[in-house]
Amino acid sequence: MPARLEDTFRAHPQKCLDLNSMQELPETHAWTPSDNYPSVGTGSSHIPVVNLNDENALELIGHACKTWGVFQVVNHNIKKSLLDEIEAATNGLFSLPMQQKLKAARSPDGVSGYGMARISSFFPKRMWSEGFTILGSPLEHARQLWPRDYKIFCDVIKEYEKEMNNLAGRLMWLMLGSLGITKHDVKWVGSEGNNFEGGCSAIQLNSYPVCPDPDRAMGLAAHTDSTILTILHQNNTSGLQVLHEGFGWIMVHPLPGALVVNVGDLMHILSNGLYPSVLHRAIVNRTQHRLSIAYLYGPPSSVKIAPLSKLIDHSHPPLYRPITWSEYLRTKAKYFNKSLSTIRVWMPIGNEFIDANDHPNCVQVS
Ligand SMILES: O=C(O)CCC(=O)C(=O)O
Ligand SMILES: [Fe+2]
Repeated sequence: MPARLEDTFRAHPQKCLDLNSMQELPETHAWTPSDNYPSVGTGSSHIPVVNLNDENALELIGHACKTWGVFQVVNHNIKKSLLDEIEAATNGLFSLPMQQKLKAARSPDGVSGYGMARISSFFPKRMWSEGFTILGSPLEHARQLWPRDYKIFCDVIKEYEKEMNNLAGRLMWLMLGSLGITKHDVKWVGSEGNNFEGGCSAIQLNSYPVCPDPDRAMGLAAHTDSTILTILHQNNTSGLQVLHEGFGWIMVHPLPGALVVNVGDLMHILSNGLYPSVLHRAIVNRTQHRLSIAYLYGPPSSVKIAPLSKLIDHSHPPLYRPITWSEYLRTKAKYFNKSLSTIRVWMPIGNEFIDANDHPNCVQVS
């Protein structure tokens, strides 16, 4: 039996401070440059914006994925009313009293529910954020949060999930299509060709309360997503930053109606390293409460993900070994931002490739 995704994440102790009422930054939440990996200055440059109705959308997406690993999409066909509703539902959830939110706390061995960022255990300091993860039905937790009105939340989540699943499938094929990959080249897609049969996804709601000392705080520390791709809706408050080579951290400012799309680790593997899984983080501010809703899109958890054979030839050997999503999540829970290097097979050095086991930057897994 394939491992359930629930079994593959690590849980963290629920020691939730109520950040919404803090007048000062506690030492537990005060980051120094050395805690903040990688700590480089901010630069200014513009993240590509792709209009999905543009006849050149495929090429534009390919270029954005290759050079940035992230872009914003407009004309994506997700109704503004649905984006408003999910934002209102998210705001409603995080505005509940802490005691109420803790009724839906993520259990020690679970994934779903309320709690601090799951990546917290990899960092010495706490993050200035709260999260709520939805994997599967949110019904049980919603009932604990709103004993009478839980259905409103569940209905919005259901609709959002449906719409995001369609959009994510479409974006995945555009990303793969821009590499010359067609539905016939990918063995594990469903019979309908558009989405997977039994594909997995999760929704991550994030809240970043106003912060008394934002320069020393970190909303969500630098990480890559373990997904094929992630679609992010942010409220009208800036905070998401991506690391762009040669520029440093670049802010992905919210654009009205636009959604942020980023390449995840699994797309990086499928593309045989052509599309970078972008390192990103969220910073906080002194005056505006920031919310974000991430749709985390992945394949069926037991399918082997490997560099696509069409992208492999004598001069382009497979950079990664095949791995299922479940297995990758377990690797991520152990090695975090070094996970990709643990499954490296070949390492490009100039125009040559060397066995990854012989390279000092690769984590050796025995
Ligand atoms: O809040 C953001 O902008 C980033 C959220 C994020 O990276 C995540 O949930 O994985
Ligand atoms: Fe992320």
